[in-house]
Amino acid sequence: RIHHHRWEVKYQFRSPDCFEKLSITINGQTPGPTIYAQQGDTVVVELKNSLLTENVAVHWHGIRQIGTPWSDGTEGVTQCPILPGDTFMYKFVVDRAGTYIYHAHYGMQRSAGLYGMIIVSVPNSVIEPFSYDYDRSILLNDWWHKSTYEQAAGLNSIPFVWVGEPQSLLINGRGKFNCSMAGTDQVCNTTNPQCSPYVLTVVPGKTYRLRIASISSLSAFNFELEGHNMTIVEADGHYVEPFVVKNLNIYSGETYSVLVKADQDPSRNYWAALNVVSRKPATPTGVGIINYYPNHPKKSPPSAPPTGPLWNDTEYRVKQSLAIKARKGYAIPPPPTSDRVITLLNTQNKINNHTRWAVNNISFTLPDTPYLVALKEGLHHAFNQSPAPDTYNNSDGYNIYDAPQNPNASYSNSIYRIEFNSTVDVVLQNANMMTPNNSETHPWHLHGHDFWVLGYGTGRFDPVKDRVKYNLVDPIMKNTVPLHPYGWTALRFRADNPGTWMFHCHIESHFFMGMGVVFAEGVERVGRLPTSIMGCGETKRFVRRP
Ligand SMILES: O=C1O[C@H]([C@@H](O)CO)C(O)=C1O
Repeated sequence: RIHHHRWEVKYQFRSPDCFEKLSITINGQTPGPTIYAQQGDTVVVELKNSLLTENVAVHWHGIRQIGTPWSDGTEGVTQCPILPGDTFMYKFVVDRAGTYIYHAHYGMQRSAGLYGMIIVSVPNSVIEPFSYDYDRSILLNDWWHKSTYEQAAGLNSIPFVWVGEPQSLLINGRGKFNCSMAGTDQVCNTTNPQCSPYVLTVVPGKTYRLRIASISSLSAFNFELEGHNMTIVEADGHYVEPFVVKNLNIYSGETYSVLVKADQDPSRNYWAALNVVSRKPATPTGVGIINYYPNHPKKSPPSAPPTGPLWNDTEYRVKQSLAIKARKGYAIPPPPTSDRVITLLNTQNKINNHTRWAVNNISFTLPDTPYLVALKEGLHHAFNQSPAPDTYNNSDGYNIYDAPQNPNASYSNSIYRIEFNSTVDVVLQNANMMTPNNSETHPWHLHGHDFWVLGYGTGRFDPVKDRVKYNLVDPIMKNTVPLHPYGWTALRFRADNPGTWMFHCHIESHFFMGMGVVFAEGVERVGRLPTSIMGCGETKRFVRRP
């Protein structure tokens, strides 16, 4: 089956947290419409850019784009941006059931509201390994009142202006800002229906599959349904060996399915509570309502919303990460060994007094010519041809608990060329930032693949002692994984998808500040590129102009 969608992307005034802000909408909505499809279906999105003065590109997060690397929607990597007034056609197969996301992948547009969910159901002949009565989706986000332009300009300025903590946390695009804190020239109205809280109405005794996704720009979240346990059953489109949690830690770019039974006292309602973890919270708890039918959906729960675990309890979060394993009978064993190990040290650095993030001391910049076209057409001047480094300087002596020993990084758009069909291990290594005693959580997202999560640990990765502890039995496969403070995360993937693929921190400002790399594999096997992805940089000559 083919699902055809026509989307118009444009700026509109929206008040998701009661505070009016210029937001990017799809057909008038933010979050955008949910895409529903069945495994094996084709999704076509004809996207018209009506932003007037701004380019756009949309990434289909978690969809591997097998055979369609040009539809990955990553500006500078797989396509030129879509110009104002232009219509671009994304066409891809959703080849695996599960919960996915889509979002802008140009500048910092994601933070302006351009995102939504993709729900792929199993084929009719397949029965899932768990059952439930109803299926609901919940998209979590953090929200700022400053425009993304102001944010981006601040990040690029000397002195550096950080985006700061969000003003609100949104559950399915709804939050509540305290309007008494808004300026007199600002529009903020707590009775605006756009910011009435999200209500999940439940029938007592029934079981709900909640598909929970985080598209946050910065925050790591803890999500809790007051008084209700959740059983985690899916992560990033893969079945999880079920386990019960009181609350779910979820990082930007991750998706989960949890089963929740409406088994509490039905005479009242309960809170759905969204709290910031890993960074010191400065944003009120985001709340929604679990409404036990037939109570009034607006009946306020009699208790205070859950405040979540301690924000700096890293151990609690690492423990939950470690508990996520592939479901018995569904585990796809990883190749027992790898052909190449790439160790990526994550540091905050300075370049010419700009604050940047770097990976092995290289701060990523996007080329003007998309890598996919440059590699396929042999445009060697389009980007730095020297290979990006497989490890960092002094990798067996670097003190990850100190501020970077060499605070100066350099800009580069060099990439990793990966041998087609080889197996690659990536060891993400966290470290102290430029300020003492601080290391943040970075959710790393890989385009075009799922990887096996082989392990998490604390401190500097030890290739001898830590590698033997890898889980090669039942590792979960994911496309986004947290790198915990002062920790390491090891993953393995098969480079079996011809194309050029971003691997980056999913924190919007961190990616904007250079925290990412590109893997290229088997580009010579990629079919004929559509000219619709061309037109910028050195690809202008491939597009016939009238
Ligand atoms: O990149 C970042 O900058 C700030 C801080 O380090 C400087 O203001 C922060 O928390 C980041 O994640």
